[in-house]
Amino acid sequence: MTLGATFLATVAEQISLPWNLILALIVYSVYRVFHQLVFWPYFLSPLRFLPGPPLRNPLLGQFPTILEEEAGAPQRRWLKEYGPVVRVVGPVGIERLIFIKPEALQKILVSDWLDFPRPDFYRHVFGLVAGYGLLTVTGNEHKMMRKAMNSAFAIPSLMSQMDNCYDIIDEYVDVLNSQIDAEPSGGKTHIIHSLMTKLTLDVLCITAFGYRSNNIRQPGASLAEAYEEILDLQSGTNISSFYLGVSIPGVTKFMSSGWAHLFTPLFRVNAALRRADVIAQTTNRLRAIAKQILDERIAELKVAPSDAPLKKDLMSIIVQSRFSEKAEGYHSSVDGMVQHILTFLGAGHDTIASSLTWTLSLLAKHKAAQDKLREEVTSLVAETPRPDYRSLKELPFLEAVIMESLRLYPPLPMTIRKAGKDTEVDGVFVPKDTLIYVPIRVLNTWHEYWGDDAEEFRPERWKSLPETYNPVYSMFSFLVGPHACIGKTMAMMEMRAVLAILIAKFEFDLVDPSQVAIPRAGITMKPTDSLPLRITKVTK
Ligand code: HEM
Repeated sequence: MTLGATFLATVAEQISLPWNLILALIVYSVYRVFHQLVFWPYFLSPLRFLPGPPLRNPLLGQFPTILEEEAGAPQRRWLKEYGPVVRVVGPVGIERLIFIKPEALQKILVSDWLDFPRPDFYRHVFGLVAGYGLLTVTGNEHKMMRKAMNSAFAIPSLMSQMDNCYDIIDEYVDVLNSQIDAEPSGGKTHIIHSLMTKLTLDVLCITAFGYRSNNIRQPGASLAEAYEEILDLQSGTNISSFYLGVSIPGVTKFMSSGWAHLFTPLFRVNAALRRADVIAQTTNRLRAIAKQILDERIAELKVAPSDAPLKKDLMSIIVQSRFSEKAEGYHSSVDGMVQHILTFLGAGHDTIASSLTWTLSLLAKHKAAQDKLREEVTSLVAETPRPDYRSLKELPFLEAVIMESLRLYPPLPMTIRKAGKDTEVDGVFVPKDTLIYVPIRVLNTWHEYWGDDAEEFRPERWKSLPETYNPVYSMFSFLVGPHACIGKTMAMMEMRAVLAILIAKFEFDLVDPSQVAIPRAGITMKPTDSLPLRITKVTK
């Protein structure tokens, strides 16, 4: 008897199972592994005849290519090389399809959206960072929740928050001015992504929740740092272990519950578990802050007269969804309210921070565009230090710069759906559970829509769009359909205000002229070096 067989016989004896049953289990497990990694993707899958890149590596598929290159770059290459439907095999033999034609995307995201939900692992990635709310629900629950939240994102409701937004922007201007004054060189270098994360969180906390998060003045224990830590775990090379972790059933629910926090001493004994420690600690911190925000608002509600009219700001809508008898249709649990706060905190700041980071990076690189923008915003800001919604929207170059930056660097470079049943898309049979990659960044830079200079920063293109421009499918940064971004108007409004004031008051330069910011693949797209920029005061 070989050593292995002796070992199996001993195990079988110990747990009083016939050893040939154990052997059968082992053989079956080995078969399952081979089936998933080799037999299925190479010989059995009905999708195996579709065009696409070679499998590359049986264990990881094309995943290393996706991580090594710029976000969206491999998918753009594959679509160009193999045509409008591409099959890509990812980790552990899991296949995904990429569609580029408008009719295919229309079916997946708009007309048949209920048949193409967000896949579980993706919902859990969102759920861990941004709570189990609007970003993770689907079907009827989604419809009711979205309807209840919509009014908080209507223009009048957002306009009523503009002063609060400017209070924060002015605070950042003061801080930057004093930091620059303290530098003998007359300029201060900032990691722009970190600065923008703090700024957007401070704006969101006050405008959406009436809560002062004070990230710029309280370094160390800040909300911004908790987000930076957890978001860092799901980008670049960390993303593979992050996805692997969240794919284990129950892990994300456990990690985002208060319980995981109690296990942190255990997580610290092993280097492989350190990430779990970071997640448990940061999600716990985020939940505590969300709960604090909620308790403050509930206390306010209790002292308000019962016949007071319903408020339309986001936080009031969330609280009303639990307590008010006047709230229609959608009712939330207490934990549901915490999850909503986490959703809007997560989805509402990181995306805008990413977009502002890329915009300032582009303006630092393209100084002529920065000067042109300064010329446009300076006269308005000199006349009205806090320009209103309409005057900002009417600045054509500001609008063009923001759109061009969102086009080239969409904060979410892609999203994922899965086929909820056997179906057909663009003439191709799509079996139930097949993953579908929605190529946001590829569409935004697709030569057939934008022409040969599609990958260049040229804000002027927004003055006269090419005839091939498709108003829905050429610019996909906020997605389309029932799951399209609910915060689009809020985001645009905030970006216009922040950029108008910052560009009127400060000049942004690359620290090193050869600096190249490479977008890291991840849920939201960040520059690999977090982008240090030198900030000086505008003197003219
Ligand atoms: C530049 C800024 C932003 C960009 C580019 C952006 C982009 C997107 C995209 C692409 C989606 C679809 C995700 C998917 O279905 O997989 C989405 C959904 C969503 N966004 Fe945004 N977003 C931005 C800002 C905001 C803001 C400010 C908020 C709220 C405060 C927000 C809240 C949400 C929510 C709740 C959803 C889920 C909508 C649903 O499923 O009904 N986003 N966003």
